[in-house]
Amino acid sequence: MSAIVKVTNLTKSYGDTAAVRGVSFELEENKIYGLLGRNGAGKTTIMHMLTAQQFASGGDIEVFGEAPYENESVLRRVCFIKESQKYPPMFTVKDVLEVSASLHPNWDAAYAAELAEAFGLPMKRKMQKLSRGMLSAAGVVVGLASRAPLTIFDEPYLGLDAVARTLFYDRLLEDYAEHPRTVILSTHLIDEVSRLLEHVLLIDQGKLLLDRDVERLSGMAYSVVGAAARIDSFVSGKSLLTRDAMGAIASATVLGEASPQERREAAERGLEFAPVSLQQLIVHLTSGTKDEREAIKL
Ligand SMILES: Nc1ncnc2c1ncn2[C@@H]1O[C@H](COP(=O)(O)OP(=O)(O)OP(=O)(O)O)[C@@H](O)[C@H]1O
Repeated sequence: MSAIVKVTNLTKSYGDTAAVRGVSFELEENKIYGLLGRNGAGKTTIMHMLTAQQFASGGDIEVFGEAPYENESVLRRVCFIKESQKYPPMFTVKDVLEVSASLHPNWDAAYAAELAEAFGLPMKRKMQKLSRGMLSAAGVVVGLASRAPLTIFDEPYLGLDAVARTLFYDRLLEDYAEHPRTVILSTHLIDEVSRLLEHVLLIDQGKLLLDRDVERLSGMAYSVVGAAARIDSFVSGKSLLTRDAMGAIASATVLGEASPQERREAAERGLEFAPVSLQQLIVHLTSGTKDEREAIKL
């Protein structure tokens, strides 16, 4: 597998705000990435630098082996869909699709028309007159039909109803199977997209906290539920992410994988194991105080 994006020690400051702090990662060809993190973590800033819409304060970015800034041959292979996209006032949906066709060499006009129909987009309507969900749908159609080798969706779902979001996820998976490319999905709806993601990049306070294939995440943490006193003695000395109690029953989420012996011990105490979903894992890793988060050793 070859890397199509290499980011090394990337930093970005806005005045006193260090938005991105020494981030390094590589993106492989033909993989779906989740770029996750809390509000203000630095995700959009990273996507803007990858797509040459902002300069880095430090570090290096290579996209398809070259620096992306003012680099037409790189940027033609990139499609960046963001919620705040502005369109010229007179543009209709049809105009947007036509301009997008001219920007993206892999554009599939028949597929774009089919998607526009599926999302109920009125082709002749001005972008300014679209509802919020329709605007999001237009972005999704452009992102999918571009078939750009690097396609980036920054919170593409805002305004989309649950049916339209499911349509987006299904179409993305279907089309990706036939036309593999590298996709970055930045989203807060982690449970919804977890079936799509192959790899997770978790940004926390401007730093890269986690860079891991999804299949290697399932063993990262587990939850145990049972009598509070027994839970406390079971988790003593373990790396605890959270502990919650309701009356005499407590649940705890522990970082790491439970050994067979630990599982036996838990069973002897009447404790039950529960898997930790990707969303729960991300929430556990990025909630808590700054010191607590920095104390987590992955
Ligand atoms: N143009 C700007 N000027 C000053 N500060 C900025 C600017 N853009 C972003 N920031 C700050 O940089 C930090 C990272 O912001 P960024 O938009 O990258 O976060 P994010 O992870 O995309 O958040 P969200 O999930 O809320 O969209 C925040 O503290 C934000 O306030």
